[in-house]
Amino acid sequence: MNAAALALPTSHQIVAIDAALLRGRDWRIALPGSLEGEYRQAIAEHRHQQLLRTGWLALVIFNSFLLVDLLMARDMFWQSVAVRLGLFTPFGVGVLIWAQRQKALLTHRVWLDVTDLIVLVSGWAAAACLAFILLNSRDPMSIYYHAGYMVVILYGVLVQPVGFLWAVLFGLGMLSIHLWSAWGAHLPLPHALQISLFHLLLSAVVLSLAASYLVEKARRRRFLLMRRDQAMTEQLAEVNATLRRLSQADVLTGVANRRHFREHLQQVWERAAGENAPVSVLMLDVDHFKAYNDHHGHPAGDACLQIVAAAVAENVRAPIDFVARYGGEEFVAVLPGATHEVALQVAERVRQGVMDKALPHSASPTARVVTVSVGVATSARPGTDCPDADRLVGRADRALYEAKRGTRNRVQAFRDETPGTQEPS
Ligand SMILES: Nc1nc2c(ncn2[C@@H]2O[C@H](COP(=O)(O)OP(=O)(O)OP(=O)(O)O)[C@@H](O)[C@H]2O)c(=O)[nH]1
Repeated sequence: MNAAALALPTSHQIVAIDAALLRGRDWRIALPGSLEGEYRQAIAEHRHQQLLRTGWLALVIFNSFLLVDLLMARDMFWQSVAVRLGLFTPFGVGVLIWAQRQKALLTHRVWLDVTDLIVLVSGWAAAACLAFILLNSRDPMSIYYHAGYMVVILYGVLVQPVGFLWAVLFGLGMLSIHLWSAWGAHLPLPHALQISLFHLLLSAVVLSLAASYLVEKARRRRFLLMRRDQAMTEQLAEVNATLRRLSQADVLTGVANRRHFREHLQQVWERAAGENAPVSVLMLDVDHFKAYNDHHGHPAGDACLQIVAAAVAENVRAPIDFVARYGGEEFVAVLPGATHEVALQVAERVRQGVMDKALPHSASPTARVVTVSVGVATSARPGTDCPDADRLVGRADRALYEAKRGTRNRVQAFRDETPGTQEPS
């Protein structure tokens, strides 16, 4: 067995993932190389689902603040109704319905950032509605209502799984909107309240960003571990397939080995018996091969066997027919569905194909080149005219024996009445 073919290939992917897992201990968030794109693609569907699920909830909560508007900015209540129900809600509903219908687009790798952009713009728009109320209200309670931005910060940074850098942008935008509405408010905020509110919102942004960062790091790590498992499984499947191929192949000639031939023939036989279809077997033997070895040397003998195997494989119907090395200088071919006449034609083609290779055989008493003798046996109705696959191989073998007894370099069909070739009962 070829040891090199058995060696585990070093998977670039696993190496890259291991490096990324190690690197995951530093503060950087982006994954190296193509892993970043793969990660974003992998979570695209989750992000899309999350946008829809929490988007509707956020819209309901946003409008529930009409109650707070009534309590803390009573003079702006009807404007609030207009802004919340007449402006933002149709916008939000439109965006959510569009996102629902555009799943394929929003989960396509080129458009992945659009989901983040939707969250960003919607969050800023919601905050702008509050800013409008706070800028214009003369209600003394409204100065405390600036803390309302907290809810939007929680939604945009924590509830939505937007990328960390988008979350940073979102948080900075929220602080800017707050500062704008605090400085421009009709009712000026007391200095102490201004500082306290800013401190409160800044702390909320920083802490929720820290949580967002940790969650995203953990999500990325989980993705890497999952990809690693996948890559390992794929690699294992590849190695298994290679092992299977190697265990089925003849090392010298590359055609199937005898064990694989047995398994394959049994399958073909059972299928043919079920379908009442014919099966033929060819048995081939290189003529005067001992003399060839003795004259040309064993390495030349090996090369000769490789050429003969190739000639056989070239002259049967790939991939329907099956060629195997039966042992030594003997080969066998299984021809599913081939009638006796077809099998004889194929056998003749194979015999001629070996001769056409024109391998000089100066030690042969029967030809100047390497030749083969071929025995052919067919079961027209497997299970009826021949009890089992082994018996069919035995018949092909006896036909080969008969070919060898003659002039060699010929095709011989199995004949039960041939003297000395009767089957054991
Ligand atoms: N080079 C080489 N020779 C092999 C291999 N396997 C079997 N042989 C040789 O094949 C020869 C088969 O010789 P025999 O069975 O006497 O048959 P033959 O000389 O071909 O004579 P006929 O079959 O009667 O034409 C033996 O000398 C084996 O050593 C192999 O893998 N490589």
